[in-house]
Amino acid sequence: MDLQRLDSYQGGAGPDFHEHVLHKIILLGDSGVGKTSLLVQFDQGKFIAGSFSATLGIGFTNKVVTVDGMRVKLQIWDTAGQERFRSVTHAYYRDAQALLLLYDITNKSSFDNIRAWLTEIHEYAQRDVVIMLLGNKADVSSERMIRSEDGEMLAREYGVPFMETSAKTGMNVELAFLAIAKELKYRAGRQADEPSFQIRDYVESQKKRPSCCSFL
Ligand SMILES: Nc1nc2c(ncn2[C@@H]2O[C@H](COP(=O)(O)OP(=O)(O)OP(=O)(O)O)[C@@H](O)[C@H]2O)c(=O)[nH]1
Repeated sequence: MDLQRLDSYQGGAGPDFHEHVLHKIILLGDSGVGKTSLLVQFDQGKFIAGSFSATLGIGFTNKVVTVDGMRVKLQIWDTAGQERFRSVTHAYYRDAQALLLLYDITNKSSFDNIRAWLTEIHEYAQRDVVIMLLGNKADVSSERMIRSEDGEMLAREYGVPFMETSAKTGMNVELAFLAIAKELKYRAGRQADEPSFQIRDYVESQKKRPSCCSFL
């Protein structure tokens, strides 16, 4: 999908609006893991099977979400997973505050390539960038190649939060973006009376698990 849109702002600035802060989030992962579909599900609440051609280059969607009663502005960049666009997308890593790194639970090589993605991230992104690992297509249980536990283990090894998502059913999609927004809001300016926020604990307490097949 060729994205260059600014059409998702919902409402204008209010007194509780973090208007000076724009949090930049980048979606990464192999071609076909569902980055565009995940973003469209989050932005528009819909999934259209097989509807997107491979993303060419990079593009963004702006979205305002409400976190703890405060509106937070997100700029979500969808990148092409194809190798030939890699050098283009590297240039965007540097000023990202968060990266959502996806694999496809039905595609083993997309999971095996996560380590290579993390190496690239460490090379090109800021040291304190928030990273979240997502195992997408959790609705396709019959073709599952990667156990949920394997995703958990890899995430634990790298100290990042993890959940399985489905851009098709919407499972955990909003949670993934809201957990990131919460963390970024917290980092941007913690209020005096605000308790500290631990994104991994938050994700563990909130995430839904697919109803079957985690024993595979
Ligand atoms: N069943 C199912 N299919 C999905 C899901 N997410 C994406 N798909 C399908 O997987 C295919 C690839 O999805 P895209 O969203 O285009 O993947 P992408 O990661 O953006 O791909 P690139 O743009 O090439 O990097 C499409 O046919 C989608 O309909 C999901 O959660 N469940």
